Amino acid sequence: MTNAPHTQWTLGILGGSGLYDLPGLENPEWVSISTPWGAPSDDILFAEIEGVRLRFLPRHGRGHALSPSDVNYRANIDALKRAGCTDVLSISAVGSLQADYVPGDFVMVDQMIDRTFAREKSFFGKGCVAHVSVADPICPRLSALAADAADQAGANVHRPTEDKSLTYLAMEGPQFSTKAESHMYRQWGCDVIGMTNMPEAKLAREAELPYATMAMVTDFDCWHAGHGNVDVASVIAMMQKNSAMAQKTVLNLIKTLQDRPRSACASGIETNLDVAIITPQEARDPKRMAMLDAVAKRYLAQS
Ligand SMILES: CSC[C@H]1O[C@H](OP(=O)(O)O)[C@H](O)[C@@H]1O
Ligand SMILES: Nc1ncnc2[nH]cnc12
Repeated sequence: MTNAPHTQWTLGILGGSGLYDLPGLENPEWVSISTPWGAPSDDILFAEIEGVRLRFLPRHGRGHALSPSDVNYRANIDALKRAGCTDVLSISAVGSLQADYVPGDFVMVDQMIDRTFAREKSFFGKGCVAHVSVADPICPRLSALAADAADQAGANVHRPTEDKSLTYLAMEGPQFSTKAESHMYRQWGCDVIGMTNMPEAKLAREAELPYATMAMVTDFDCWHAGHGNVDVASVIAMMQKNSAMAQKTVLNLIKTLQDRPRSACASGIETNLDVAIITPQEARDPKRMAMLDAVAKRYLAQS
């Protein structure tokens, strides 16, 4: 039975800059969860909406005290897994790298480039080595459902197509980009830029959690001659303007989930460790394996 898919949705939400709470939920309770990887960014808000379970974690903490490099991404993903999440949606502020995506728009990215360099990027390592595929880092099902929910909320939503991926460039920060960098990312074909969704998406894949990003455009970074360079005040002002839309999107998404029993993700995300772990059982370090008790729970239960 360990490979049976979850038949009930428990939606995890990682709230980014400007999104530190979700009002209007049933039975809300902030719950502290500890992990073998250290402390997550904050307690997790457990709640329900019409029977669908929701788990909300503000990525930078409620007081936004954690910079993108200080967020403990491993602890956050592990804690969401321990909280029973079946799927994780990131709601993030991003700069637009293309004229077509303007502040206020929602961009459902399907590709990512990871330029971060000062973060722990894997649950695996000495004592248990794994190489998961992140060829397609985003769960297409969750992304499509979130896009529809955002549409219904009245947002201007951009979706990837067969011919055109939408790419999120993850930079280390905390400083914003130079103009030369911003122009280079545009030449690379990137669509939006942020500082947090990598290694988050990679870690979600290792934890066998379908993950999607709803990127909310707040600025034009610093490449656009007709717009000023990004600053925190403009990002937060735009997120505040859009937070009602984000909240409505979450409510719509929950209502959609309520109407459809959950089945396994067609992309195989939920069983991807079966083809990723290379260290044979006899060579595994018991200490490392104990730390993987939540992340690799399904895998370990069958081996
Ligand atoms: C406050 S501007 C830069 C900040 O905003 C984005 O955060 P998040 O992805 O958590 O919404 C960006 O990645 C930076 O962390
Ligand atoms: N221009 C930008 N660069 C990096 N992260 C961002 N978050 C919001 N806008 C951003």
